[in-house]
Amino acid sequence: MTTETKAISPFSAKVNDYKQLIKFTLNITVVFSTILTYLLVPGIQFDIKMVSLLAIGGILITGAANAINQIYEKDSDKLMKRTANRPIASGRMSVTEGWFVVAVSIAVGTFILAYFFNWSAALLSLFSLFLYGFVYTPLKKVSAISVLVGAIPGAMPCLIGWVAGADHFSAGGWAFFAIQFLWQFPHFWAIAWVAHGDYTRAGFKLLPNQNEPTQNTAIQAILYTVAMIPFGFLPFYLGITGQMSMWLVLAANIAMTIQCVRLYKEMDVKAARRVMFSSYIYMPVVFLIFYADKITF
Ligand code: HEM
Ligand SMILES: CC(C)=CCC/C(C)=C/CC/C(C)=C/COP(=O)(O)OP(=O)(O)O
Repeated sequence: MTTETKAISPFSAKVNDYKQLIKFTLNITVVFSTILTYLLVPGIQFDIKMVSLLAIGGILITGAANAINQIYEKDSDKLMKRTANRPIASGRMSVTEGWFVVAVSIAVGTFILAYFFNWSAALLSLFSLFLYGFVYTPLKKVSAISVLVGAIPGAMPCLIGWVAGADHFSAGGWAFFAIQFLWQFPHFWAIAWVAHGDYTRAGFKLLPNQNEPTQNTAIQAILYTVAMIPFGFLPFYLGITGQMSMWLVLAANIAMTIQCVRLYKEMDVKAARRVMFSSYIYMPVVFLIFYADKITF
């Protein structure tokens, strides 16, 4: 029996490279949190034009941030199975083309956010891009503190969405920022646990405790998931949502905590993978619960 390799056209190959350059799936989830926090602002109604503009602006700026990250990490990305096939690391795309994409995306993305929303949202996005591309990215090789630094631009999309809708910084935006900020620690440590071999090979220092997955890593993950619990109550107490979402989000937080406790007890890759997948599901589900409650209560 012969193994057939499906031929793909140069156009599809290019589209695939661009999808990888902007880290498409991660990008969409990040922008999803921006759109949902925008829609959670009291008084904001779903308007397809505004939501599409926010999505395009968000995808462009987040894409630029991810492209900067891949330009800087082209040599270390080559060393990890997970990232070796990225377009710049593999040599399919030049660094010049990468920077060109970054420049155009920043220009168009900033224009969209500033013109159709406000300068606060646009400047916050540029600040997040700077923190992610030029501070977190080089820090990854220096110290595990990088995860704390990376969690700031990681949570900023919530504040950007809120400010885009409300035109000012207020408690609601900070509440969603806090939830997403805390969520990233179990999310990322689970990934770093699963891909520990890859990360060590590439010289990244991303796990606490001498960069080895230990019971202390699991304890810290438990502490962050427990800390998320009170923040899940805030949207109700701030009058953004009804009470139903508060209980449902509490259930989601307990489910995440249980997975982290299992990681502490079992201390293996299988348990880390469960935390990783729970984190993938948690974020969209929790935002949809808050939004569904806002439009029905
Ligand atoms: C300190 C912050 C963060 C770090 C260090 C981090 C790290 C990572 C890494 C390394 C992966 C790749 C896993 C793999 O290849 O199997 C990943 C995947 C993912 N992350 Fe994060 N992340 C962070 C924040 C976020 C944020 C803010 C979101 C969304 C709101 C997010 C959503 C996702 C999703 C959906 C995936 C799976 C899809 C994919 O692999 O592209 N992450 N994360
Ligand atoms: C608005 C704006 C620009 C916000 C920034 C949004 C953003 C890109 C969030 C992701 C946060 C993060 C630290 C991801 C991990 O990257 P990594 O470098 O550890 O992942 P990798 O190993 O797959 O490259």
